[in-house]
Amino acid sequence: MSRWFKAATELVLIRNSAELLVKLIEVTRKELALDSVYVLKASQDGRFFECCQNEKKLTWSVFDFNHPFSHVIRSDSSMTLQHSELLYWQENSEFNQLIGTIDILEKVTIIPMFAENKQLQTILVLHSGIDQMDSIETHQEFLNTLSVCANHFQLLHEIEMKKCSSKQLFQSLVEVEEGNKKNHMANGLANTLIGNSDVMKKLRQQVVSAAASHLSVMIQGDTGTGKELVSRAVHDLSTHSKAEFVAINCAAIPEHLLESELFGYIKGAFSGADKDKKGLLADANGGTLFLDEIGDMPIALQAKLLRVLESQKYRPLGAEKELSSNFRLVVATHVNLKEHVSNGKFRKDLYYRIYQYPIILPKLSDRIEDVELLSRYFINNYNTEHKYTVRGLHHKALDYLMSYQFPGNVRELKHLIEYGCTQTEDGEQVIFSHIIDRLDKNVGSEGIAVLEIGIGSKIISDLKGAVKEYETNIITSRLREFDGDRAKTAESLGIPKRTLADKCLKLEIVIND
Ligand SMILES: Nc1ncnc2c1ncn2[C@@H]1O[C@H](COP(=O)(O)OP(=O)(O)OP(=O)(O)O)[C@@H](O)[C@H]1O
Repeated sequence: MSRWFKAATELVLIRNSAELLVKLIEVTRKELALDSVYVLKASQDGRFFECCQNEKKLTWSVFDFNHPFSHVIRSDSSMTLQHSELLYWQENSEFNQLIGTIDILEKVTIIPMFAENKQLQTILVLHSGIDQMDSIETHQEFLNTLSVCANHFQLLHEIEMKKCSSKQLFQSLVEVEEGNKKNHMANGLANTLIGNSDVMKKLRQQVVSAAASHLSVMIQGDTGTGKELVSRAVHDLSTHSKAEFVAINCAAIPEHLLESELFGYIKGAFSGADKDKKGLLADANGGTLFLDEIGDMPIALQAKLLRVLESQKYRPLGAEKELSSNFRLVVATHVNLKEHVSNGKFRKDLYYRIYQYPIILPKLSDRIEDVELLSRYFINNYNTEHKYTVRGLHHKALDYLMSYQFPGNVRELKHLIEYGCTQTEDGEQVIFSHIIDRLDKNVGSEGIAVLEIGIGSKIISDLKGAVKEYETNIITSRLREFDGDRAKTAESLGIPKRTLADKCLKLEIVIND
């Protein structure tokens, strides 16, 4: 069997296009005793030829005629370059980098390797002394082997491209499915994390992606903006959801009790410890530990928490043996923890350990368009809980709420709506006068006037009606303040009892004495 025939047989047994080219380089170099052999491969889009044999990848555009390869491609035939031509083409820096320094007695031959279908996927570049390179272009056995190799490369390349596109297709399907799953989860969250504003939509996406990650989540937001609600959602959507969600408010527990609550203790650990007590770290094993108001955690305890987070190990008070707990940490704060770090109230190392997936909750005033949906949600909840049928919120009351500057507090809105529901007859709507009464209590008596006139005036289009409503509100609220005592109400408003009675009749105010 001839050497070249044997080489061709070996080449066609290879099942990977990259390995095939490596083998071709090796065989050619050995059989022709050449200094260097390079293979240039067409890029996927066919606009470039590239060679990865040097330290860095070298590329040549097929449309650029400042290198010899484009000429070879255009002419469909081999090209041999002698010393003077090589000097000329070395102006092309990539070509220069490929060939390196050249001697006067050296030659370079460039052979396009066409497959049978005339496709050109590879170019062979041979570089050596003129003696070795002599008559290479007419070496029939070698050229036959190249042709076999070009066909085989074409076949392998096509198979690989098909595999690659089915892999890409599969990958995109997986991505689409994951995206759909995430969207589906975020949409599901819309039933509990209420709001259709852009910030709320973004928030729900963040919750879904935070839940899918295994990072510690830090929720920042004003009080009553839904920090606990969000932390629960992170737990419910995470892989920890089958285990416990354990919440503790670090600000609500006295410093000396917080450690024993978290770590637990054994009988006799301190006076009053008359039996072993499991801590919350143990309860949270496999689940989620939610530390609300983490900024209020004493600094000594912060160091202990950090150790638990890093080693998953902790020691209950008075115990000799360490226990372990593997939980997902979610923390919340309404203060700027970074500032606490700067003024030494919070450990920097712990801060960076827990600041892995920050979620910032918007103030209600930044998503005022959500007030309607939230109000409807709270009324529905009230109806379900109290088996009542409040018919919703009167549009004037809603307008008022939307123009009233809430201090960023959903809880306040919830309580206000619930109060409004308690003041409403079954089957009726919550009206303005039901809720204004509650708002009045949050400001001083002079403030009432400022609030009602200042903010209410923005939405007044019927002055007579507004004055009537204004008067109704004042009288209703005052009557409630005095438990329906008309004499006291009239006196406090500086009007005769008879005038009050007339007004109540005219304004249809019914409050029982
Ligand atoms: N987007 C929301 N959709 C529905 N209800 C909400 C939303 N945000 C907050 N709430 C409700 O508002 C109340 C306060 O929420 P939550 O306790 O989660 O707030 P918080 O930020 O943790 O408050 P705090 O800082 O006082 O601990 C809860 O009754 C909660 O259900």
